[in-house]
Amino acid sequence: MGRFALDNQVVLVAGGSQGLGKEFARKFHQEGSNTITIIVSRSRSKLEQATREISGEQLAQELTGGLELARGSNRILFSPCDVADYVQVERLREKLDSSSLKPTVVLLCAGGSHPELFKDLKPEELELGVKVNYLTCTNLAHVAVRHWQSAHLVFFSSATAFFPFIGYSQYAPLKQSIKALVAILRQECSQHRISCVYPGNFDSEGYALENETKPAITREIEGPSDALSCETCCNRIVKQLQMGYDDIVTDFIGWVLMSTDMGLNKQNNVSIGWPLQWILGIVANLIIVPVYMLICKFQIRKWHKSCEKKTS
Ligand SMILES: NC(=O)C1=CN([C@@H]2O[C@H](COP(=O)(O)OP(=O)(O)OC[C@H]3O[C@@H](n4cnc5c(N)ncnc54)[C@H](OP(=O)(O)O)[C@@H]3O)[C@@H](O)[C@H]2O)C=CC1
Ligand SMILES: CCCCCCCCCCCCCCCC(=O)[C@@H](N)CO
Repeated sequence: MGRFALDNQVVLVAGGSQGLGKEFARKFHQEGSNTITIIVSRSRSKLEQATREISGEQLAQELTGGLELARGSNRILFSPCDVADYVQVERLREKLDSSSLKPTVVLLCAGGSHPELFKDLKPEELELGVKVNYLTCTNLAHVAVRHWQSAHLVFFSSATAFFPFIGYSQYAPLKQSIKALVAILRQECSQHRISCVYPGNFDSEGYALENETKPAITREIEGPSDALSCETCCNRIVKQLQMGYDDIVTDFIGWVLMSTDMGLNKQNNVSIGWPLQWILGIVANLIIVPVYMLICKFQIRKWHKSCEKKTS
């Protein structure tokens, strides 16, 4: 299972065309050695652009079947693939196979939210929430555990998996599902290292987009999670992975939220200061959480009232 390293890896980044996924690709490509990075997402143009930006080369190299790659230096390749479609993931796996590439690290970073009240969401947006946030994970994880023995899987959930709240109905339930999937895979697939990141806000393309529809109350509740830069967020995650942690948060409020949700999740996985989290969690669940939830309820009630006033 070994230590997390940027060197001598074959890294597959789902959702690597922008935001945090792209930041990870950059990190592996620029700081690793003898590492091959493959970024994957739906949009060819975004992938080409990201590959050119990271490699500094004029031409972006696509992963094709039967590719011959000389090892020794770092390479970055792209491959368009809708990871929510199993057939496309299988095709990606075949291309990797026929180029003799077996991923050693798989970053399941595809995802995104469209915050809005449940009643205002369109049916397509509901469906996209499930596909982009959950199906991408099950599909890629399934192919990985079947074909890439001992690959390190890194899932990207969200702090909303510990505390789902108003505005995130299209998103938080799927991020909670990732957490459940991770717990089960840790029991079933013991030859794989399985990490799960629960980020707070960070400033990506996706974050800018979600802020366009985010209700004021959602913004208010998530206030304690100031948006980090992608770079800071990525560095914090890499550091924790290197220290051997497998349940990872990116800010203090994320750490507090995780503490309220330790229970049956703590088996062989570890997080920073987990004994302290455990004790804090007990105290918080007894005293702080009920008070906070009461405050939260009033906050939400006030917001509903102010909306009613606006429409009448
Ligand atoms: N930003 C934030 O504040 C937070 C984000 N997160 C999570 O962290 C992860 C990264 O977030 P962030 O960098 O903001 O995301 P972005 O929205 O900026 O980027 C998402 C990436 O996923 C790709 N993607 C989306 N759907 C698919 C698909 N079906 N198949 C393949 N690729 C896909 C996109 O590319 P393309 O469009 O080309 O497919 C893009 O590269 C996500 O899982 C997100 O939910 C968690 C907590 C906070
Ligand atoms: C003990 C009780 C304390 C309670 C404090 C509550 C504070 C809540 C902060 C929640 C932060 C959630 C960030 C979500 C980011 C995300 O996933 C989106 N940006 C989607 O991309």
